[in-house]
Amino acid sequence: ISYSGGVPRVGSPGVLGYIQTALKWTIHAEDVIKEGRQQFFGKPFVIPTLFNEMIAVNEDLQLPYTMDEHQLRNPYQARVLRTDVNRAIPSYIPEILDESVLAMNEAFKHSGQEASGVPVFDTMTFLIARISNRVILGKELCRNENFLNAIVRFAETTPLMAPFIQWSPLLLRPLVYFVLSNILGGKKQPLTYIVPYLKRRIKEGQIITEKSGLVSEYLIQNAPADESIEGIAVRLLNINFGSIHTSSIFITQTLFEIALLPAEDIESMRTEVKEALDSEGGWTKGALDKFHKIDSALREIGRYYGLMYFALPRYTMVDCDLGDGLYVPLGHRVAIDMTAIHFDPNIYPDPYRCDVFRFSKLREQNGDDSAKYGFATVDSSYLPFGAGRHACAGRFFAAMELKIMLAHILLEYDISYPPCVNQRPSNATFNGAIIPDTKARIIFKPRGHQDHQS
Ligand code: HEM
Repeated sequence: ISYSGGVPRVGSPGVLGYIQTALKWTIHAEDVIKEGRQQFFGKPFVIPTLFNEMIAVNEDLQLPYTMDEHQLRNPYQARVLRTDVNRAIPSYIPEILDESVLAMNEAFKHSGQEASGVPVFDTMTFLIARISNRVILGKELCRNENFLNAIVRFAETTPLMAPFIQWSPLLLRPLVYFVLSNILGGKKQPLTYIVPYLKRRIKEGQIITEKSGLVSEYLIQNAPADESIEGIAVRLLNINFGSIHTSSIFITQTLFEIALLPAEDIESMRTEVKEALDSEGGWTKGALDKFHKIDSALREIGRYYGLMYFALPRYTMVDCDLGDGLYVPLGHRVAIDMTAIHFDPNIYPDPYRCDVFRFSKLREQNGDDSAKYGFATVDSSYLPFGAGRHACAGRFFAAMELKIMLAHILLEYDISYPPCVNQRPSNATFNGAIIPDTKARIIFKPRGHQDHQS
């Protein structure tokens, strides 16, 4: 069972073996990867799949249908995130904090009194959609519940529709998208909010926004001359798609871990936040940079749980000679076994322990205050944000937002699992993706004081 180029396939031979391993991959990806590692001793191997992997590469998402064709030719939204938006991050901090305070007040209003708590994943998904859009599209849309429902539904259903479109003959694909999006919800609904909003904002070539420097404003300013308002709106959908589930999975997994920490560890995180805010005079970029423990927790969640069991799906653009008699022919998909790196004891001692303070302790031990151990730092041993030229364009934005949300939660709420729960909720896996328990609940009990809010 080897493919062109001689790269062997994991699992039993034959068609039945293929189907059996592909099914196993769909629900127990980790086992298939372990089997491959044992069978081939660290050499490359092929994983059979029923669907294509669900990571946000253009083809897997069937972008021409689920979003639109034109942004494939010039994906300038990624460039805008890497330049203007990254530079504007310090200016987003007050808005992200303000929206976090308001949105969490509403979301956790009754959580303290109810022994059952709130469903973490769904709550975090809506919070992320609202809080991010405060600086992507502005206050008006981020507080519009119908818009938030539409954008979350879009983010949820796009990866579900894509495989069905991909399996259909080329001619039928528009029809398949039309039918599925009418049932599940596609781009149409969120666009009915974004397009009129942008039209109102762009008057005679001038952009009028409630606050200068919104992500949408940078997208308008940087648009090529022939870009339509609808085109810009779809790029904003793309940015929302890229940010909503990634960030909500990360914050959910982090809360699952933090809720298990002993009281003194929680207190040490709070103290660090308070000291950073005091020494930096409030919620500034400088203060956020000093939240080493929260930052460490996020980085450890990325190492331990990540989003996928593998990283960096890429297509070979030329035949690649692997130097040992194997080669990967042009046009084949390759991916790096991320878990083999993230659980390598030579890189991460005691790798099977999820230690939320792993990286803050390293900072302390090595007296190194640089970004080396920072959540958003990408290197060859840390791959949750991908790597190289296409590494996540929004990771500094995500780090800023998640740190503010977690610091606010720590300062203002006591978090705990409902009394009947005595262990961390387990993850589900689907097609190589790692998904936190979507039903798990946590109680957010207000701590009853409001310091550090200005
Ligand atoms: C914890 C949160 C996030 C995680 C774990 C994450 C993860 C990733 C990964 C794995 C990639 C593919 C990288 C590669 O192929 O090398 C990616 C790409 C991308 N992400 Fe994120 N992401 C997050 C948040 C965000 C946010 C908040 C935004 C937007 C504001 C965003 C926008 C993008 C864009 C535009 C790309 C495509 C970059 C390109 O192709 O050049 N992401 N992200």
